[in-house]
Amino acid sequence: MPGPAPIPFVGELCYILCKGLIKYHIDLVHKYGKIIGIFDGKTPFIVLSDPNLLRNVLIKDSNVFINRRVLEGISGPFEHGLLALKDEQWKNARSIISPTFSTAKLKAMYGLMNEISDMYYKRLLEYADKQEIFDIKLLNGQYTLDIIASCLFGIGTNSLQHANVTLTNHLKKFFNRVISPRLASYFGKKGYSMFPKDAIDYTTNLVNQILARRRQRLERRNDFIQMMIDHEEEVNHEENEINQRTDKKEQQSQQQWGTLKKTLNDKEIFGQALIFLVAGYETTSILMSCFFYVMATEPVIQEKVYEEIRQELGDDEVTHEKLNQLSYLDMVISETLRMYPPGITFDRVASCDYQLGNYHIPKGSIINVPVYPIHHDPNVWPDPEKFIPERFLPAEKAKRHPMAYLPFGDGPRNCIGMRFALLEAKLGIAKALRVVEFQKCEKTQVPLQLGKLEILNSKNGIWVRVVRRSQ
Ligand code: HEM
Repeated sequence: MPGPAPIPFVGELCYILCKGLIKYHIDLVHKYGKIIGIFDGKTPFIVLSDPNLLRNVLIKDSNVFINRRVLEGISGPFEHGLLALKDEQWKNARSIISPTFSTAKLKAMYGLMNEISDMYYKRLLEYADKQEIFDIKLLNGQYTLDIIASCLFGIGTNSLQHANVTLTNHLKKFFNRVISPRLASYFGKKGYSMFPKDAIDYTTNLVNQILARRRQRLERRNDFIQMMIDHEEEVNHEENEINQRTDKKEQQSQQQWGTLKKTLNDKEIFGQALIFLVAGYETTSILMSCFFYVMATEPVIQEKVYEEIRQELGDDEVTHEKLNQLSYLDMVISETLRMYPPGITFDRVASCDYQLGNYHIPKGSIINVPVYPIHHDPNVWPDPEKFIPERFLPAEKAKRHPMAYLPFGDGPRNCIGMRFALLEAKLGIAKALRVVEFQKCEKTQVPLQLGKLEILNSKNGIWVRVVRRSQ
C-alpha cells in the first residue's frame, strides 16, 4: 500500500502537530492517493478517501467496522457516551437514544430552541446598535451551549444573558479538555482523568437533582432527560403488563434470552448528555460562524438568502415547518459544511481481518477518513475553493458519489445529532438574517485562516460587523 516510511517512536504525530491535521491530510492525499498505509506504532492506519471502498467500510460492511478508536482510554462519565461505546453496548445505547432525535421529538424540543434564538438575535441587534465589531464565534458558542444545556441536559445556562456563570464555566471545562481527543485518549490510558473533578461533581449533582425531580413528577420539560424518563416508564409499564399476562416459567425464559438492556441508568443518561455537549457544542457553533463569515464576504449570496427568508417567513413566527421550506438556505448551509467541515476526520476499527480492495488488512487496523481533502477534491468539486451553493441543487447532487460529501459521517455510526444541529443552526440563522446584515470589518481575515486541531477552527476568531436591516 502506498504511504510514507514509518517514523520510529513519534510516528506521524510530529508532522500533524507542525502542519495541522488539514494540511497534513491534503499533502498525504496529494502525494499518495486515495488509499494510504501508515503505521501508528504497530497498528496499521489507513487514510482512505476512495469513495467505493469508503462505502464498503461505512455502510456495506459496517458490521465489521462498528467501533471507532478516537476516544479509547477515556474514563469517567464519558465511557458511557455513544462516541466511546463499543459493539453490543453501542448498538443497545444507540437504539434507545435514536428516537430522541426523531422529527416528532425535535418538534417537541423546538419551543425550547425558539426561546434561546430570540435572545440570540437580540444580542445581534445590541452589537448593531453599538456599532461594535465582534468575534461571532463567541456569540455562537453561547447560543449552541444554551441550546444543548436546555434541550439535552434540561438546565438553563443562559450564557447569552451572562447568567449562571458557574455552570457555564463548568460545562466549558469538559469541552476544552477534549478538543484534542488524541491527547485525552493518551492521558486516559495512563490513568489520568482529563476532566476536572469539580466540574464532574457539580454537573453530576445538578443532573441527579433534575432526574429526581422529574421522577417525582415535580417538573416536566420537552428535553432529552425527560424523554429518557418517559421511555423508562413506558418500558416498565410494558414489562409489568407482560409479567401479569405470562406465567412464571415463561417470564424466566424471557429473562434468559432478553439480554439487551431497554433503558439507560442515571450514570448513562448523564454520560450521553455530556457526549452531546462535547460533540455538538463547538461543531454547530463553527458551522454557524463559517456561515456568517460567508455572508459577510459574499454579499450577493447573503442577499439571496435574505430574500428567501423575507419571502417565506415575512415577519411571522418562525415555525419548524417554515424553516423546512428554505431551500436556498439549505444549499448555502451544505456548501458551508463542504468548504468548512467542522469534523475534519473520523475513524473506524476493523473487528476482523478484511479485504480492502486489493489489500488484506489485519484485525485492529484503523480506517481514517480525511474529510477535508474529500470535500476539496477538484475532480469532484470543480473550483473547490469557490463558494457555489448551486452544487447542492438536487440534479447536481444526484450526479455525485454519496461518499464525496461526509460532514456528518455515514452509515449506522453517523452523527446522531445531525438533524438537531441543522435545526438549531437554521433557526438562529433565519432569525439573525431577518434583522441584521453581516459585513466584513477591518479584522475579518480573508481567506479564513484555519487552526491545527482535529475540529476545524479559525485561527483568530471570525470578526464581523452587523447593521440593522430597515423594515
Ligand atoms: C454541525 C454540527 C455537527 C457536525 C459537523 C458533526 C459531525 C459529526 C461527525 C463527522 C461524526 C462522526 C460520524 C461517523 O463516525 O460516521 C459525529 C458523531 C457524533 N455526533 Fe455529531 N456533529 C455535529 C453536531 C452534533 C450534535 C448537535 C450532537 C448532539 C446533539 C452530536 C452528537 C454526535 C454523537 C453522539 C456522535 C457519535 C455517534 C455514534 O457513535 O453513534 N453531533 N458528528
